[in-house]
Amino acid sequence: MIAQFLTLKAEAPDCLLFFRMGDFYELFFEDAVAAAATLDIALTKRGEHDGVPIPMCGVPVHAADNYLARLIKGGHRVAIAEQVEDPAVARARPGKSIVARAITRVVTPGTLTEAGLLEPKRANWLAAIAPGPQTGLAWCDLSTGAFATRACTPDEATAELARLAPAELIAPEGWKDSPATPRPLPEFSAQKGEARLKSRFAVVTLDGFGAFTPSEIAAAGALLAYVEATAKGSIPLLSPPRPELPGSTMAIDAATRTSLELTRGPGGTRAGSLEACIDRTVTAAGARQLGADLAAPLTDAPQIAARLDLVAWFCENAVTRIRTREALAAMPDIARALGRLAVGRWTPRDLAQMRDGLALSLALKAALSAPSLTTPTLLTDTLARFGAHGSLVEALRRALVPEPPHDPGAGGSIAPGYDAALDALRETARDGRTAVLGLETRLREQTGVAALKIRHNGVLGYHIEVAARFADPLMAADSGLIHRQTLAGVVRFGSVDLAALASTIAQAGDHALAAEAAHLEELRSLILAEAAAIAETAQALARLDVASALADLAATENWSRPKVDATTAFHIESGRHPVVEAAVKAARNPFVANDCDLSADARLWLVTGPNMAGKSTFLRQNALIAVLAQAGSFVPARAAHIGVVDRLFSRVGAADDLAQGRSTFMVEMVETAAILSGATSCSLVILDEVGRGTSTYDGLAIAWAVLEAVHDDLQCRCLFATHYHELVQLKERLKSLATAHVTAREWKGDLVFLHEVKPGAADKSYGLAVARLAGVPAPVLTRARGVLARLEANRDKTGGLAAGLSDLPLFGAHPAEPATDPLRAKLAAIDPDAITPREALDLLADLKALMGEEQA
Ligand SMILES: Nc1ncnc2c1ncn2[C@@H]1O[C@H](COP(=O)(O)OP(=O)(O)OP(=O)(O)O)[C@@H](O)[C@H]1O
Repeated sequence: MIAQFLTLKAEAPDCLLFFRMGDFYELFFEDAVAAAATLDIALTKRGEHDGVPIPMCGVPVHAADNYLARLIKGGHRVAIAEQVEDPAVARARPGKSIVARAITRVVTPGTLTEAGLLEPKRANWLAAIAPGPQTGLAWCDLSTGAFATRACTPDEATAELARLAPAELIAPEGWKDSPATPRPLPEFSAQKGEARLKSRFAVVTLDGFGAFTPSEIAAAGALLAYVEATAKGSIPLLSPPRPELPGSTMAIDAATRTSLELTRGPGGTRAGSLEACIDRTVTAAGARQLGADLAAPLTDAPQIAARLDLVAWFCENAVTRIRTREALAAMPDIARALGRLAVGRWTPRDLAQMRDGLALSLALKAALSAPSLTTPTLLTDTLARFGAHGSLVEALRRALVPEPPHDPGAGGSIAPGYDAALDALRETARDGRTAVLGLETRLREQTGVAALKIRHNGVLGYHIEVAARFADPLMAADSGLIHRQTLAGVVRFGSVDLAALASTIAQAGDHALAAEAAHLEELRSLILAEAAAIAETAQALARLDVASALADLAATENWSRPKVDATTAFHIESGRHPVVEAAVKAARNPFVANDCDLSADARLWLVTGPNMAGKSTFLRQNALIAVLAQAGSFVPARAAHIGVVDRLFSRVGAADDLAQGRSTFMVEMVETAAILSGATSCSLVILDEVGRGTSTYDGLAIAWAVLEAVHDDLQCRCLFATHYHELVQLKERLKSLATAHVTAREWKGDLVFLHEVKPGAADKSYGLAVARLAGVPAPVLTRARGVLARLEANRDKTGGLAAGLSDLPLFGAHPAEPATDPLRAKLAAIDPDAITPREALDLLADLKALMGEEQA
C-alpha cells in the first residue's frame, strides 16, 4: 500500500496527498507532519518504511471539507486519491491485491467550488499572467464560470491583479514578481492556447468571443490547461472568455485601492471597507457583483447613466423595490450551484436550489415585465437576459421531493409518482420491512422471549437479538436460528426466513438507489444543457439585486443621483464620507458635509488645517464619490457633477512597506513617481501630505515641485493636503490652484474641530493643541511652546523655510538644456568631402581619444 501511496505522491509532489482508506483520508510521511501541524490533529505512526516508523494522520471523509478549507487557507495544495474500484473486486483478485486508487482531484485555492470552502460574498478568482512588454491576463471563477482576459502593460497588470485579488495566480516557471503557482513555460504559448480554447469551446475561431491579443490567448490557454490538470477529467463550468477593453474601466492602482479601502478594510478583509459599508444586497451573487462594480468603475458615460437610471427607477418605485428585494432574498445561489453541478461535486440539494431559484426568477421576471413608459433600458435589457427555464423548472418540480437530502447516497430525493418502477421497488422494500416486523412478532411467540428484537447494522445486516440470559434455548440445533455473534449481554442470530427477507429488502433498496441515481444524473444533464442560459439568468438577478440595493441605500441614507459626463467637471455639493459618517453617527455625533469644486480655474486644491481636523476624510470622500458615481451608484452628497475620471490616484498616509524593505519615504516617492508618469488631464489625484516622510526642507521642496508638476504638466483635478503652510505662496504663481482649509477653533484653551472646509489657508497648525488633546504631558508642552516661539521669531526675521522661493522661476520655464556631447559636436563639424585621407585618419584618432576621455 505504501508503494501505491508513493507512486501517487510522485504524481503530485507539490501537494499533500489525501489517501482514501475506508471512511478516512489518511496522510503519510511529511504530508502527515505538515497537515497535523496545520490542523492541530494527532500525529500517529503506522508500520515502517526503510526501518523508520511512518508518521500518519487522518481526517474523516464526511468532515473533509472543513479540514480542506483549513489546509488551503494554510497555503497547502491537496491531491485527493480515491478508491477507484469496489474493494470486493480487489479482494476477488488472486494474490494480496489492494484496491486501485487514483488522484481524482487537486484542490488549490483557485479551483474551489464547494460552498463550505468559499466566501459567499467574494468571487474566487484564478488568474494567469503571460508576462511581457504586452502582458496578457486571464481570470476565471470556477464556482460561477465567469472567464475574462485583458492585454495590458506590466504596470497595468499589477493594478489589475490588485483589483481582482485572485485566490491563486499562475505564472510561467521562473517568474518572481509576486507569489504564484509556477507552470511550465510551453503552456503559455499563444498557439497552443488558441488550440486548447477552440477545442474546449468547440469553435473553429475565437473571433465570436471578441478580439484577443496573442498575450491574452497565451494567458487564457495556460489557465485552461491548469484547470484541466487540476480537475482530472471532470469538466468545470467555464463560460467562453470575454476580452476586457482597455480603458473601459477607471484605472485604480494597488496603492490607491489600499488607501481608499474600496473592497478591503484596514484589516485586509471586507470589514470596514466601502463595499461592506454600502452593501444592502440580499443575495451572495449580488454582493459579489457589487464588489466587482466597485472594484472596476466604468468610464463610459452612457453606460454609467444606464446603471443610474435603473437605480433611480427603483428609488421612485418603492413598492416594486421592496417586492423585488423580498423575492431576491429567497433566491438560492444558483450560479454556484451550477458550478458544483458542472464539476460533478454536487448533492441533490443543488438540484433543488436550481429548481427553486429558477422558479423564483420566472416569477420575478413576470412581476417586473409590466410594460411602462418609464421602464429604464437596463431593466429591459436585464430582463431579456433571464432565460425561459419553464420546462426545466417543471421537470425538476415533478422529479424532486420538496427538500431532498444532502447525501446523494441516502435515497429519497425523487418524488413518489415520478417513476412507477422506482415506486414499486420502494414498495417492495417497505413490504419487506413490514414482513420483518411480522417475523419478529412470530419469533417472539415461538421462542417465548418477549424482548426479542430484529435489528439491522452495517456489519451483520438484519439479525435477531436477545439478551444473553434468554439465549441458551435458542442455541439448540432445532431452534431454527443460526448463531452469529455473542457480545457482552446480548446474543445475535440469523434465520433462513430473515435472510430471504433481508435479501429482498437489500435488492429492492439497491435497485431503488440506482434508479434514483440515474434520475438525478438525468436532471443534472438537463440543467447542464441550459448552463449558459442559467449563468446569464444568475448574472441578471445579481444586477437587479445591486440596483435595488443601491436604491434602498439612496432612499434611506439620502444619497443623490450624480451627473456623470465626458467633461472634466468635479462639483460636489455637501459631500460625505460614507464609512466615516457611519462611524461618527454611531458615536452620536453629526457628520459635517462639505463642498468641493475643482472647476477649470481651481482644479488643484491645496488643503490645510490642523491634524485630526478632517483633511484625509475630505480628500478620500471626494475620491469615493467619484468611484461610487462611476460604478453606477447614487452618491452621499446633495448634488454631484463629475466629468469621467479615467484614472484615480490616492496617496494617503504612506506606511512603511517593510515586507519589501522600503521605508515610508521611499514608498511615498515610488508612488508619487507613478502618479506623475501615469495621470492624464482626465484623472483625479488625491495627495495627502506628500513629502512628510523626510527632512523638512527636502519634504517641502518635493511637495512644491510635485504641486507645480501636477498643475502645469498633468493639468488634472487634484486635492493636495499638507502641513507645509509655505506652499500657500504658490497660489500667486499657479493660476488654477485654490486654497482651502478645514476649520478648528480654540475655545477656553481647548481645540474644537469644526470639520468644515472653507476657502483660504489655515491660519496656523494647532499642532501643540492637538498634542495636548492627545495627552502629551504639560512640562513637555510648555517646553515645546518655548521652542516654537523661538522658531517663529526666527522664521519671521529670515523669511522662514520658504525664504528665497518667491522669485524662483516658474516650473518648466527653463527646460533643461540637452547635455552637449563633444563626440557628436566633433562629428557634426566634419565635412567628409572637404578633407584628405590623411586628415580623415587624424580625425579618427582624435575621435578615439575623445571617447577615451569620456569613458575615463
Ligand atoms: N466632516 C466630518 N464630520 C465629522 N467628523 C469628522 C469629519 N471629518 C473628520 N471627522 C472626524 O475626525 C477624525 C479625523 O479625521 P482625519 O483623519 O480626516 O483628519 P486629518 O486632518 O487628516 O488628520 P491628520 O492630519 O492627523 O492625518 C475622523 O476620524 C472623524 O472622526
